[in-house]
Amino acid sequence: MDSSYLHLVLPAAAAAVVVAVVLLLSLWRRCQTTSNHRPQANPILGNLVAFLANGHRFLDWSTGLLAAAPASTMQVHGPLGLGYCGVATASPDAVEHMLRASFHNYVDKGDRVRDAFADLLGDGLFLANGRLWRLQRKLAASSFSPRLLRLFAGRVVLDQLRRRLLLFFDAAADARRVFDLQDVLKRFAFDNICSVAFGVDRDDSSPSSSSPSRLEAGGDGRDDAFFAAFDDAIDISFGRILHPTTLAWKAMKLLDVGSGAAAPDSEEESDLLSRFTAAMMEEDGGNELGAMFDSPEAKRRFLRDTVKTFVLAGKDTTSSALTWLFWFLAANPECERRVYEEVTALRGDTAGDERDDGYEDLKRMHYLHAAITETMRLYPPLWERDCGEFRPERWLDGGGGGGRFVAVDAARYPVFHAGPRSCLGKEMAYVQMKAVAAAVVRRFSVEVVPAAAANAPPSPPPHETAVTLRMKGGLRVLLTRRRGVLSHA
Ligand code: HEM
Repeated sequence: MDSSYLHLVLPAAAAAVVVAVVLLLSLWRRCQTTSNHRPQANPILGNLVAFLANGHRFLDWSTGLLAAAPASTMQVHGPLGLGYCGVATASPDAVEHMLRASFHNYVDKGDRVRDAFADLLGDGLFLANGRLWRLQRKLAASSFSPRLLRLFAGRVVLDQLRRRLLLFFDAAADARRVFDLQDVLKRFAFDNICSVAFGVDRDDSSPSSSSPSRLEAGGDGRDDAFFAAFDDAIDISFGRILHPTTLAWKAMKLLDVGSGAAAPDSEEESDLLSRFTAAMMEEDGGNELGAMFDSPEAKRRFLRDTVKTFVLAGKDTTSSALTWLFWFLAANPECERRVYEEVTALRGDTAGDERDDGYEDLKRMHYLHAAITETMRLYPPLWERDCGEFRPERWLDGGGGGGRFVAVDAARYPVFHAGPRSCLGKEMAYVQMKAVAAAVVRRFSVEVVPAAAANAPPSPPPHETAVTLRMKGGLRVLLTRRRGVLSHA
């Protein structure tokens, strides 16, 4: 190498070494002096290495870290400060502070979440901040009144149970056919949300749609295409949040690959959305919210965001929770027996039609309410004594036999979030989950047929690291009609 070149390179290399050492030292000092707990944080790579090693078991891993952290709270860092930098907590005091007491400081969805989900959810309720959020929240809240909840229970859930879900379950039981319960429940929940949020009865939307087989993959190509597109879009958006740095997925977005790929659109999606859009444009054009969008195209885009927001809210949330519930009931026959006794005490033990006033019965099902609540406590796990155990009785007053359900403060059970930004659909979700669980348990015993021996009860099956905690690979079940129960058809 010629000496003039060395003359240039050596000082530059020395300067680079000095800069690197100073950077290292300052990062190291930051790590040492911070008063917050940082799990296994490397001064340069942050939590990246541990995250990559544990990404496949994210929930268990993060739960273990939080359990070990002082005050159940820790800082999380991406590499070189480029990636995620935030606080994770399982402390009710911290949750209370962030979601209620000092809500105004935390109400806005941060850039990291907004950037990741903007392609999919745009200006919809989940991502909106400030006045746009307040106006939407107010408008949407009016759809969740107690009167509409009662209508939802009777006209939507019980009606669609009778016309679709129970017919499908009957046919599967008669044929002794194993099917994926999670997938069927997802399709049922989607039909429910289309009825309640968009006024669309999917039975009327295509000639094949009233067949019970539509509730299974391959039953209706339009549904399959829509779910594939929507689920891809969610996974891509969520994948962006998990990226150690936003730079990485933004670069991938430029190249249209991996989590950077554009969220896909499908014709089926636009059919559904355009109907809702057209209706909304006629009715809502002049109100305060409408005035925030200055062109017909902007209004149309916003209404599409709204529909996608509600599909996201309704499709996988309740179906994932119900899937875990059925797994827990199969793994805990005594709990299943108690649900069965409670439901049949209220509705009799032979399968007649679900009654139209079923809403009142659902409210009286305290043990079932506790079992669903306990399922969602464990996935994700929230702190309690014996927190790893499935014990619905912990939610009942008197600790067990025949007690009433007693809710705890949302800061201790933030499954539906807490404070002004809490879930609008909580009551609706319980109505739907209880109606489905009661109808199924009353008629059928549910046997889990694990794809792998390792997933047979009592070992919990693996879950996906996704927006909602879906069971990985679904839940294969075989239904057997209970003695004395007639076919629903
Ligand atoms: C098991 C079922 C469900 C669970 C566990 C659940 C949980 C949650 C959580 C944790 C949030 C806060 C999200 C965030 O801000 O980051 C939320 C928000 C929301 N949920 Fe749910 N949800 C469920 C079902 C539903 C259903 C069925 C609907 C509607 C039909 C719904 C509508 C909403 C809406 C509109 C928001 C946004 C509230 C806002 O930002 O002001 N949810 N939900």
